[in-house]
Amino acid sequence: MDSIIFGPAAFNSQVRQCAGALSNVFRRRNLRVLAAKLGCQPLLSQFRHKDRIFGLDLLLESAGQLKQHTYLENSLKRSLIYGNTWSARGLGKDVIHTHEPENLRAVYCRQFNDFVITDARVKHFSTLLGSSVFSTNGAEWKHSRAMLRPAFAIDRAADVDIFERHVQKMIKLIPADGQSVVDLQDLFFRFTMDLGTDIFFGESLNSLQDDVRKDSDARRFEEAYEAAKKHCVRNTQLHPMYWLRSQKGFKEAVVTVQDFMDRFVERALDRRQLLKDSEAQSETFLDEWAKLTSDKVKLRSELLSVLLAARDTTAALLGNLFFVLARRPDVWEKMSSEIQFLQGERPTYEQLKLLKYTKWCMNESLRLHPQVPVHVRTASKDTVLPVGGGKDGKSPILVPAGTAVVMNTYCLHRREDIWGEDAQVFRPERWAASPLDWSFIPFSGGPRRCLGADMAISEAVYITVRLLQHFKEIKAGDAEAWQEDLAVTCSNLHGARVILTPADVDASAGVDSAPITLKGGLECLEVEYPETCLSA
Ligand code: HEM
Repeated sequence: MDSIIFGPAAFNSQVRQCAGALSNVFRRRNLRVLAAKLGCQPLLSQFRHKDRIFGLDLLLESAGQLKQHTYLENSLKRSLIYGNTWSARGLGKDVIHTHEPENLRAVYCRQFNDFVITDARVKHFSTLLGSSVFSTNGAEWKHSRAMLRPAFAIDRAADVDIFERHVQKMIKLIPADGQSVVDLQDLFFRFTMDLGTDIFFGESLNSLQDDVRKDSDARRFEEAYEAAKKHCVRNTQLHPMYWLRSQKGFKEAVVTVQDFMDRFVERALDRRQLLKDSEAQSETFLDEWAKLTSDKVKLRSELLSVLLAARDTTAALLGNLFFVLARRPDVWEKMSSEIQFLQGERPTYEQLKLLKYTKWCMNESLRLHPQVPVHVRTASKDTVLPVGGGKDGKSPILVPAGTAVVMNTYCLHRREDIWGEDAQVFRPERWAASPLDWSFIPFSGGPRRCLGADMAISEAVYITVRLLQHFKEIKAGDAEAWQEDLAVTCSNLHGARVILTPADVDASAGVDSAPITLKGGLECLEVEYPETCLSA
């Protein structure tokens, strides 16, 4: 017994404990010095925990809200109690919650190098995506971004032909009797999958044509992709306790997805030499990337990442917009009126940019229902955030290395002090005056800002125009309120169940269809989103 207390092992352990305690004392002292030097004040607004050490109460509460699809709604309520920046405990560590534009700007842009995406995201998304733009930090991420970017810079005017091909397939699936209910959100998810696969690797999955792809590999890929994605999301949300949930089928799903993608990568590599010899224009994103590397795993990883980033987000944007349109005939009418000059013809890429009111509607949808409503970053070194400290919350706050910063775009986009008393209302006209700054960040900002923002808006505007041209009226197909479904992206749990009346069918309960002239006419307004402050 004595030897256990006084032997060499016990001595070593006591030395280690003393060294640990001493280093903690030094660390706290250094942090105090840094805080004083940078004018930091304490973050006074703190979540009222029952479990003040581990913060399990808040974690369990949040997990319950995620399950009940009320997490965002409750985060808004919390923001009314705790303000725009507050702290909480999460598994024994401090977590900062903020929806202050200045703090978001610091994390995304001004102090970009002080923050990284979380270990949970890196670990769980890498299982499916490998090392890619979406699942890495630092030099690896920089390399991915540099490789992907040129493909996004190519003139995409010809994409409207591909948009049109898939829009036509989608319209065929919409009942034309002016009575049946159709879930447009489901069709938008299929549309963006077909369009994305067509544009990124040159072969559509044809998910809008079930008859064509019965028992096909494409269908097996899609099922495996959905299953694998779900595992990634749930594991990230539960991290580090993810092992509590069953991982059954995850590995098999990943193998199916990756095998399917490898075929396209191999084809692109075969085409590479042909494209080089003929100096022909690359047809797909993958062709463009294959010019830069022949690493098959890298190409597959980036391809999967872009598909993941592009597909659900754009589909959810469209689903949310049409959910609102079905309840707002006034907005539908104004949009219809704006596109009259096209006289039913399909718009060109340039004409899409003329649609000011339609773009305001996109913005308003992105504001109220952002597809990525919560972002988390971890401080990679001791740093500060510019606001949140002191009694008035206006002083900088200290953010020690390892602290998680939870940034809530949903709360930011609904702040009444920024958007006015009608912040919760869908009112496109507010965009005539609203500033495009760090108060509106549906595509994030800084060096990691969305690479596909322009493409997403063009695609969404195009399909909206074509639906407005084909249907003269839209009505809600159910009485549900919008409710969050938070996965990789946030969409409406109840979908967009609507009834559409074709332009050539007489609607029994029509709305007043007198054209409404927009104040200011149709002038070109290129809607821009907060740009990077560092070159990306
Ligand atoms: C409405 C549609 C879309 C929304 C709301 C959206 C939003 C976002 C957001 C918020 C991020 C940052 C995520 C983070 O920092 O963790 C992001 C990243 C990204 N998005 Fe999008 N996105 C959309 C469509 C697209 C499309 C169509 C593409 C591709 C064609 C795309 C490609 C990407 C890529 C590659 C990244 C990773 C950028 C990086 O980490 O450097 N997105 N997107």
